[in-house]
Amino acid sequence: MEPAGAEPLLKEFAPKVAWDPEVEAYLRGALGDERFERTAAALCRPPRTTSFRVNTLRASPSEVVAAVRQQLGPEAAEGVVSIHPQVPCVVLLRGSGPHAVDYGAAGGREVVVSRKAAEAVLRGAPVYAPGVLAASGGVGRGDLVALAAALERPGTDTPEITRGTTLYDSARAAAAAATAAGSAAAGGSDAAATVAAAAPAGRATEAADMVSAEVAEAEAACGPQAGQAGAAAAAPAAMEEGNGPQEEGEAGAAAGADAGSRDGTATASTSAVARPAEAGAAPGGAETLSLRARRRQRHRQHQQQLQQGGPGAPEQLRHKGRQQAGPAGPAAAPAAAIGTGTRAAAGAPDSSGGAGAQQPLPLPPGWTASSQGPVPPRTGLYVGLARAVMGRQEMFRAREGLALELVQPVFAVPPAVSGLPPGWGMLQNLPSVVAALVLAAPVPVPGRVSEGPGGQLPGGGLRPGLAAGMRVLDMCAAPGGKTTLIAALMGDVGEVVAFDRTHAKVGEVVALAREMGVTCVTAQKMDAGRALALPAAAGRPVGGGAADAGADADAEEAAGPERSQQLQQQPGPQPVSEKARRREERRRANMLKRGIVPPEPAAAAAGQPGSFPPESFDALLLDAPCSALGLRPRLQQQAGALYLRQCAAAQRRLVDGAVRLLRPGGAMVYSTCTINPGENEAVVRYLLDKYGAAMQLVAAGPPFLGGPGLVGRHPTAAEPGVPATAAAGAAGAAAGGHAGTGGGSGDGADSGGERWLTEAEAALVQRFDPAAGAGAGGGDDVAADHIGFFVAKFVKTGPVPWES
Ligand SMILES: C[S@@+](CC[C@H](N)C(=O)[O-])C[C@H]1O[C@@H](n2cnc3c(N)ncnc32)[C@H](O)[C@@H]1O
Repeated sequence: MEPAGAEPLLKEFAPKVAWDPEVEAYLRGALGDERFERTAAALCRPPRTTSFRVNTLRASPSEVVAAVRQQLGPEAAEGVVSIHPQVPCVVLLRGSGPHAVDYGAAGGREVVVSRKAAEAVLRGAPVYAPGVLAASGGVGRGDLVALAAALERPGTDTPEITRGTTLYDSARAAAAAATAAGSAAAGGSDAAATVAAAAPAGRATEAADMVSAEVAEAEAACGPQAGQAGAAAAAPAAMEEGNGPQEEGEAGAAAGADAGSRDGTATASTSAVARPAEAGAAPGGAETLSLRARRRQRHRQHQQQLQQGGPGAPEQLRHKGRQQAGPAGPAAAPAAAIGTGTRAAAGAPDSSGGAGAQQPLPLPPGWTASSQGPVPPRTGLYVGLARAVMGRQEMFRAREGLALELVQPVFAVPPAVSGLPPGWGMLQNLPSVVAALVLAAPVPVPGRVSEGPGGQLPGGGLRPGLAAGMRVLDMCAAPGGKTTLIAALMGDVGEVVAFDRTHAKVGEVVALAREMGVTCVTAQKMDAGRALALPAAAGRPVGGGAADAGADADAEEAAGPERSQQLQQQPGPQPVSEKARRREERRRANMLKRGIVPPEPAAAAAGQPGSFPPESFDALLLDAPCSALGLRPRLQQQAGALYLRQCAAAQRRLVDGAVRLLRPGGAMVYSTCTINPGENEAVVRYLLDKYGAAMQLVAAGPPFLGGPGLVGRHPTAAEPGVPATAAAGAAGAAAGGHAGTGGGSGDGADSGGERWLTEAEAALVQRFDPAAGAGAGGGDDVAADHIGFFVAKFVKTGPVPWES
């Protein structure tokens, strides 16, 4: 029966993600308030365009388009699949959103998933068992549930939700209310009828299924009274997976609720508790009970106390992290019977069976009638409507497997391209593809000056950034998306040396290279900051120990005291014991077995084993580890000011090595997936200020798909990479400081502060703005809906001295 006034409970997706206050003030100062707001809103959403980079060694873009069309069917593919007009090796798959979702269809049942799982859901993924944190007590296979992210308090994961937490089950509560309403519902009150209609068929049976043998044992020991039979059976079911006292409060609510559903519809559960009742209460029985059973018993005693209005009863319900439902007693009875929401405590039910239970039951404040029953007020961050593939208990017991599949997504992402033959390409965000293409774009021959985008000079003077036969370094390569694209752009001829810092990550590069069928990639475990081998006479490696005092300080700041000690102890050649030699041999053999090229022992003479002498590479990509503040969607921004400083310091250290590893005439691309100017424009400024005599900024394109960089300086930040204080940031914003549009000095003059680019320099780099095509509040150009990204390109015009 459709209750009167029921309508879909549509909810818009409009999360308010909290930032670290210092970081927010800094970014507001950098971008200006309006751009910051748009950027922050865009970062909560996934890009609506998915890009598939075609591996042109194996397939052509039109073959990929044809295969995807065939997979989708001509109608579904219409307007969804296309080749990127400026980046022909990319096939675009368009999605849509955000769409309003009818959470009312879930009838109050919900599942809370981890933040990461919620972000994956927004990108169209289903939820696997490990991502489930909490679920309503009665969720069974096939049920529709509202999916929420564990993020109800901005800035922190909701502390009271841990894996296995039982959420309040409004279906049960409604059922209880229906029973409590009893004759009142029959009396014709609309509200009472709404509540009474809400008891979903089959819930009680499901509850009975959840009553375990242990529960029966507990019942036997404590001998439930007739009126509590249902409650006694249901409470443990709700607590089964619970974790501590706070669940007891909820269990109480569920218990009261289930009593109703049982009375109304079930026989199985009644018989489940009948046996113990027959057994009667054994006074000493509690001694033999399990801890869990004793908790349940205590809980039921509390319930009884409450029902009898016993002293101190309300305290029993005041559990940590819960809100009180309001005063107990007859006036609060309806709200108490129905409950006040997922994370609200149960109020004291009016158990007198008297006045309260006889009154018609209005919906409590904030509740909504839906076609499936009353729904509690929702405060969570909801990310879609899903169908449970597993029952509640299985979700928590299973270590793997599909737990929930999306029924109504907030964002419709294009279907997976999983049906394509292996090696035809990979999902890779467009700015990443652009970064590798930019490296390949022609660069001016050293000695000549580039003039504006394109770097074209009258009469030519250009040479390719990448070409077959070159030796190229990808300094931070895993999982290898750009490495394999670079290899393909070189026609798989030459050598692409790919560093990453763990064996596991190097393994990812090896695996991807295999899948893509490229053979010119040499993946190597290496701390890229220590990859530069110096002649023994030069002492410490430049890239690793940093070239000067400033960089040393940066490295120490980035790495902490332990690493700084290591830096000072950089060894020259060390005597090697027989045992160490054998261990090294085994390690190398193992690496070779896994397809990883071990560093050459001979090169270990100065610096890190496997390190390279200066000027070893014809081209170089530094896709730096960064704060990743451009990745989307992000439902929480955890980065703090110190972390941003550390990222920038580590990047400067990597730059110090990179400029030396590149040979004169070679091209270098520096890229990040962050919107933080401290890691983008400020790092470019650092490189130009320090190595400007040998490194020239050139146009980062074609293709040119991003916007210009930020000009001038941060209005308030005091030193490179250091965010402004909240107060200073607010002052800067109030003063209208918007360096991104020229609010700073724009001359790069050194009067302190975090300095960025000049107008001319800013025009050469590409800054991908996540708000550029994000819809709702930003632009609405689906094709321009990207992650935040930054690309700068340099050409080496002369040698960089060892000590500079
Ligand atoms: C932005 S990701 C690289 C993504 C990669 N370029 C791609 O397109 O697939 C940065 C990588 O740098 C690696 N990394 C971080 N610090 C490093 C270091 N000191 N040396 C080498 N790799 C490092 C991380 O492990 C991570 O895989």
